[in-house]
Amino acid sequence: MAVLVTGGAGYIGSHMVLALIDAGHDEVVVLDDLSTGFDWALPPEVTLVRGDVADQALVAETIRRHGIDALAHFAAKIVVPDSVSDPLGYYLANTVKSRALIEAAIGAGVRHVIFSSTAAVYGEPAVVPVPEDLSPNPINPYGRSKLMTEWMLEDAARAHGISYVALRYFNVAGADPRGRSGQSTPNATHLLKVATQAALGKRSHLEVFGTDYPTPDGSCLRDYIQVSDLAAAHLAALNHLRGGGESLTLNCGYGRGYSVLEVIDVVKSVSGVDFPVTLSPRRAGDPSRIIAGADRIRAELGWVPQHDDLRGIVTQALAWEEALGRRNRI
Ligand SMILES: NC(=O)c1ccc[n+]([C@@H]2O[C@H](COP(=O)([O-])OP(=O)(O)OC[C@H]3O[C@@H](n4cnc5c(N)ncnc54)[C@H](O)[C@@H]3O)[C@@H](O)[C@H]2O)c1
Ligand SMILES: O=c1ccn([C@@H]2O[C@H](COP(=O)(O)OP(=O)(O)O[C@H]3O[C@H](CO)[C@@H](O)[C@H](O)[C@H]3O)[C@@H](O)[C@H]2O)c(=O)[nH]1
Repeated sequence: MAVLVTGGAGYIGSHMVLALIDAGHDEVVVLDDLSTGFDWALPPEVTLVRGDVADQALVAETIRRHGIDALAHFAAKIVVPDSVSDPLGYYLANTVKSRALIEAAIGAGVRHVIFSSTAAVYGEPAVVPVPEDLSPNPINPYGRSKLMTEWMLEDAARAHGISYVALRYFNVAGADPRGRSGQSTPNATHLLKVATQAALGKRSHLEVFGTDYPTPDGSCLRDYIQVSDLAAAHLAALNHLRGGGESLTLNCGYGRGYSVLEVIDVVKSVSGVDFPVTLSPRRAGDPSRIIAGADRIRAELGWVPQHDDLRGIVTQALAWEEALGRRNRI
């Protein structure tokens, strides 16, 4: 039995690939168009098929050739403010292409799907930490594009007798503790990436988008989950599905929020660099606070996080950013 990882050359997908290899899965196939991913992020034993997830002939051929029973679907466009300026591009990438992929995968015999969903499906939740059974109410096209794919998957699974786990990631951060992968996207917009780059002098400063939110210090609250912990959740989901477990929708977070200003303080403290910070207006599409209700995934999958420590996450992110610089990569 083999696993197909779409978007496996990207930030989170490459950590899933490492987790599969570390756990002894000997056949891992990645489907990636390398639009934001990197072939060098993959270990040599992994098969990379370069192409688009919506290429149904390629998907079917890949699944049949490698005897794939399980699909982990990471490939997507992921930047919330970009989804506000380019909604149709996001619906195409995250909804329309996912539909094509799911259809081809089921047709070619895939039995299990793990889907990269997002906390953005909750929008601006009335309660935090937010439980999975709160009605989703996304406030940006990115969250809507992902919610539609959750719904497609749910309906298709029921109709075609497959099982799935939709994992709603909160804010993913950090790097492989062994230094094999990390967030490598050039011009990345994620807070921790920008902050580590500012600390290392790769950016002149960091802008705080909004200090007038209804939060304790006025900046947005997010729940930062370490990327290898997240990959481990996927492995647990895979075992659950292959063991005959039912379809699930689960939050992936630690259940604790940090404000943008708190994150900046931790990066300054760990790096020892007091980089310049400017206060700017709110960014389009940002909810003020989003924190995971984190109990269900532990109960359903027995997932126990190993890296729930913001200083440790920042230390990993800084080490990866330095390594990228040494390799002249970014
Ligand atoms: N980074 C986060 O904080 C976060 C939070 C919630 C959910 N997610 C979800 O996790 C998933 C992975 O995100 P990431 O941060 O690793 O992003 P990423 O951009 O690093 O990875 C995406 C990968 O998918 C590939 N890809 C994109 N479109 C493709 C297509 N049409 N066909 C084939 N390959 C394609 C890219 O080349 C890249 O390797 C996404 O689905 C994203 O929505 C991320
Ligand atoms: O230079 C920066 C970058 C970010 N922020 C703020 O930091 C917070 C976090 O932003 P960012 O790191 O860009 O992540 P989100 O917009 O919260 O989105 C991430 O987290 C979501 C889940 O919560 C995922 O769905 C998305 O894919 C992923 O990009 C937000 O308040 C931003 O306004 C800044 O103030 N300055």
